[in-house]
Amino acid sequence: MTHLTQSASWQALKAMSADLPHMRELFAENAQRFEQLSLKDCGLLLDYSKNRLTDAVLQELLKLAREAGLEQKIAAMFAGEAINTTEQRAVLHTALRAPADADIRVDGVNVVPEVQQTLAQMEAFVEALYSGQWRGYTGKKITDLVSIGIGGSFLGPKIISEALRPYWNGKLQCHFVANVDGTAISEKLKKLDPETTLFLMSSKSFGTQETLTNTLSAKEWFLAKGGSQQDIGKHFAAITSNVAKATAFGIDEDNIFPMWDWVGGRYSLWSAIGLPIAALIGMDNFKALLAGARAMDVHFASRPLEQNMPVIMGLLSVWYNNFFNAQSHVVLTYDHYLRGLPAYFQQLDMESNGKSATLDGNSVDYSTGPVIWGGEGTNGQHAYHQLLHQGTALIPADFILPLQSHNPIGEHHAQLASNCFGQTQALMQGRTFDEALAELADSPLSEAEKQLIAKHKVMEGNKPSNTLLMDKLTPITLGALIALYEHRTLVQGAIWDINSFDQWGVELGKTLGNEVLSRIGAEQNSQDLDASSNALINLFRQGKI
Ligand SMILES: O=P(O)(O)OC[C@H]1O[C@H](O)[C@H](O)[C@@H](O)[C@@H]1O
Repeated sequence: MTHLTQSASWQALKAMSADLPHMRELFAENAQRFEQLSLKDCGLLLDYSKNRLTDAVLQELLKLAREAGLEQKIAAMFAGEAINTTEQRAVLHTALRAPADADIRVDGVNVVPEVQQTLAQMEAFVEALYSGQWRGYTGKKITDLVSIGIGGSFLGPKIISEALRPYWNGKLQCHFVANVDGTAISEKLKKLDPETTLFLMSSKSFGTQETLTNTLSAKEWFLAKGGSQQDIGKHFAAITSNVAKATAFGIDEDNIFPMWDWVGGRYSLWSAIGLPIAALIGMDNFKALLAGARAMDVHFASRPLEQNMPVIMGLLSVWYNNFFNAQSHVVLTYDHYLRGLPAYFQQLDMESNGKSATLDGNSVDYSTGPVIWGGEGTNGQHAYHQLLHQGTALIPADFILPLQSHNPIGEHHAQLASNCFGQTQALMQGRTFDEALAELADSPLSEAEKQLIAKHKVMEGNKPSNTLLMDKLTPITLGALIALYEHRTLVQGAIWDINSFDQWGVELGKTLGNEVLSRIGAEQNSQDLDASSNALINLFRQGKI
């Protein structure tokens, strides 16, 4: 057994989980439950009252966190210690949004001046594009950016810029290409003019196959459409920590924005990887996004654990995951602009906490990161919410809703909000057999039929949810929201004693993919792998089944 599962607080939580009142009762006996179990800061309100939580459980979860050294781990991250132990790296996305006069050291060097310098470089670049000081090879202004990147070098810029669509200033169009499927880039290029298009190659490592291949194809397209080798500098820029590889690829050194090994890909939207966001919403709004995240950093670093939003959300996730066998967690955004967030949180959380070795290399004997999924409300209510209400799996939910809409037409927003609140209520209270039967009182069914239908209408309820509110979706509130989930991820990882900042599983996929590629292009059929892999490779070589 690991230290974690042997600990007194783990055992106490296990016992408590088997003997908890229904949430209906918890609400009935305490009119102050919302006031007591909600937090407000950084432009966000977290209502966590609709959880299977009593004061005793909360105290025990906090004890578990303290025993796991959560407070020290939070401090270690902010201080730039190498908490990514398997790669010996600091984890400092927080430095990307730190105040300009902060002093955050990695190997004795303050990294903040370099961060600020890069922000200035981004600002100058965006301004040059806007003003037309930067022009394409025929002298025309750049109208379209194509961001080429994958994973963290794609999801953050794409989803966050979509979320901030009301703030687009219309000065540039931005397109995103991630997948190596040739269709992705071909479909984009069809609509673009090489004279007015600039490609932003986003790759921390400058070694990701998909991004390299797509950039190469973009370059070939540019050259085939009239651009020349000397014009590449006007149409290609890169964001990478590997300057040598980028220049070898043909990108001008002046057009390279730096990245650092202390920023993980899935935490990188705050760096120059966020250039597409900055280009769409302008630098002032990009800085507001950073400021929102910084506010959440301050909250996370300074609030006591019991008043700390990422801590509370992280502990609740541990509670359901480890003591109620909740294998997934659903994120439901009641805002059309936020519809991409579940996919963003999916990478953030699943790549971070999809681990099964403890920091000292032992196997965990408890479950770690849940499957993160979700979508846009109310759409999901007419689809998968059925399983949330009456399925056999327990799936804790986060509901996210801005109180004011960017498009306040008619009764739309009131209807959206009432659906959101109605869902959390239904999940919590459910419907008893007697209530279901009473609803059928006026129906023409026989008594036996009513009894049968009522059994199918029973909903156990007691399904947990958090509700996150903000006044309005702005760069500031969005920055705080994203940082909240980043820190929640660290909290879970700290309790589970895993490294939330490496991704060896993904790395293996990359290596094996390259090996298969060499077999596909080899002279001979593949023979020395397992029978299935050989057969699939050879069928592909043949081009037909
Ligand atoms: O930015 P790059 O080096 O091209 O990496 C892109 C992506 O590659 C991998 O799949 C990693 O697991 C991701 O975290 C990363 O964001």
